[in-house]
Amino acid sequence: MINSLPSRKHSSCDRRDRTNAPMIFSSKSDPYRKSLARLKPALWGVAGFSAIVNVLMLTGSIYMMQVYDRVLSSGSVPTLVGLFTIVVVLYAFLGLYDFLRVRVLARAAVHLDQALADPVYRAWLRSGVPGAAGRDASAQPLRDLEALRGFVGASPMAGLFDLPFVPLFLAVLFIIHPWLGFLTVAGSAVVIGLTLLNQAMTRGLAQKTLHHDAAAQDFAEGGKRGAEAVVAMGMHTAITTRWRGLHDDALAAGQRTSDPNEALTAFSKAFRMLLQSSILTLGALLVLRGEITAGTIIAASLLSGRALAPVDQVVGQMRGVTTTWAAHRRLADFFAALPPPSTPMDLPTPTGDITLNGVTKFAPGDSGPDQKRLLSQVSFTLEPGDGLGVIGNSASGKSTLAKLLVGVWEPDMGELRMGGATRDQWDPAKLGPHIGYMPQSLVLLPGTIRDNIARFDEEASDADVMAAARMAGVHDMILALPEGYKTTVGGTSGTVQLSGGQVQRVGLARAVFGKPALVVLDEPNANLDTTGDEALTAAIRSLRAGGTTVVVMAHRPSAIAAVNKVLVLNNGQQVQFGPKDEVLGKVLAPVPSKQSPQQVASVRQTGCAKAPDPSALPEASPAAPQTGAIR
Ligand SMILES: Nc1ncnc2c1ncn2[C@@H]1O[C@H](COP(=O)(O)OP(=O)(O)OP(=O)(O)O)[C@@H](O)[C@H]1O
Repeated sequence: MINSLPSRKHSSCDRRDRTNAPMIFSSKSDPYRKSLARLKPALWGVAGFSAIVNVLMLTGSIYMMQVYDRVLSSGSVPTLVGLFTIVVVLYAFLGLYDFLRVRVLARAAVHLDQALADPVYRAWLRSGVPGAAGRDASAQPLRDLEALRGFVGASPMAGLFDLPFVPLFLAVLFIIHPWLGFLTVAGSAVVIGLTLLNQAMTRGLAQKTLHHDAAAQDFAEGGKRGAEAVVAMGMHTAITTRWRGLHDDALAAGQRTSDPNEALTAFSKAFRMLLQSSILTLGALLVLRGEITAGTIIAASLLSGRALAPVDQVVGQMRGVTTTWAAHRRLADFFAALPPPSTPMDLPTPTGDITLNGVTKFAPGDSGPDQKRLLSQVSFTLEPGDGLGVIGNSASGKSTLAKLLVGVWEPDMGELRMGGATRDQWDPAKLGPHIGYMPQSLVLLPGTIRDNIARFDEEASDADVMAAARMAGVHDMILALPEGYKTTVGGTSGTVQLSGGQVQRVGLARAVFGKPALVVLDEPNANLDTTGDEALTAAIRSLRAGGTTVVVMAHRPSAIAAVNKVLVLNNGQQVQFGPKDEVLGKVLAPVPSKQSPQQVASVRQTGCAKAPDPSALPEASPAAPQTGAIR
């Protein structure tokens, strides 16, 4: 017990939601800014290489002028050979420095990813929690990091580094002849203007396309997840028709976006070719007027091409540039809003005493005065070793309570303490091993059965894994599998397809692994047979005997056979809480005419009941069952 810890007071009006309340900390210290700052030396290196590469790119033009004006007029082969030798050496260096800058950029992209991948992946994982605030937004950082890494490590980034050297080529053109400089500047202005026009015309359309794409993708994935029902009930045609509609909308939106884009791209491509020819024409005119030499025409054409190339490249990749910039802004905001790295006290191992005081949870994403309350003013206390059965009709808030108890959700009002401390006083990584959770929709992760039971802890001992499996009564079943504990399950790589009941029992083993202080089981026996039920009851008894607090959300009465307390929920409200006999007595007492004394006695002993007629239950028991349950 750590009751002596100073408690953080929350008034009942103190609505707090960790995921909704970004805490900004010094922008200079957030990991994103730090990682960008660490890239600076590499980027300076790339800028240096780019300077060398761009100067060396003058080679072709100068060589042309020399060949036309010096070699052709003198007819000197040794001069040609000498010049060519110099050109070979210069191009070799150009290739080397170009390779070096691309390589540095590729490494920088990988380092950026390595530095940021962990928090970004955690945010992505968290986006899988139902009702997580900003669920879609949370999935975004992973995509944004991919976009940023792809951009930094690819050629458009090198194009950006070439941009500052465009004036170098223009300056040389102006030196050769101002008209050539002006023509190239005017051409570049038209290319840039066309790009901006393209951007302005397609911005809104691009957003709509993304939206339609996401809807089609979402439906396609949902259909795949529900494939069994689709196949069994012959829903292929209806599902395909619905998907086809969404897909066609996405295609049409994509087409509307790309139409102006394609027209402008084609036009600007033709325009750039025209510009090259215009330079040659202007050059020829200037030669005829005796203002430049013939060799200069080719050199000027090469130079204007060189001046336009980075503009072309950046302009051609404008969508990528703007997308990456938006990704950068979102990542900067995401990391700035991360809670500062906390240094929680190294609290002693938590015990299973749980206190809820006025705990209220609103529907995630709801706001305003009509916020839906999933759970309202729930208060109770559990001692280590207590077993609590939570019963109530569908949608009464049982799973919501489970999520709050294990920390998947945070209460919006009231407080929840474990071992005397509120959850925010714990380091989540240290608290996690002391909590066992079996969610209602249980999914085993891709890996071996051992990995799943050991929660992917590579240092877990075989003895602990087997102890958990034995407690869940699943050890023999696992040994009977082709590769025993090493059998791979989950995902698409699993070699064995476990039955629903087997999955549930492996999930139970995972929940009890390491004998946590608190174990929360949400509908743990939904798929269990009698043997599984018995194993579950034995596991709950054994956990409680070892001081673990066990909370079981139950529809089927056998799940709460081994508990000593019962909480009845109805429509998010706490209806009853207390010793099992007392609560079940209150819920079941006023039915003498419909239920025999033997039935009531049986319920009190085992928690298992034949359903009383709901119509016979008192109004004070709104959670009364409709079928086959205890309430
Ligand atoms: N992610 C969510 N966002 C918004 N509302 C939710 C969310 N999850 C659950 N709810 C709502 O919360 C209420 C309680 O749901 P909950 O799953 O806690 O009930 P339950 O008692 O466990 O039901 P069941 O016995 O059918 O599993 C329901 O009205 C449900 O629609």
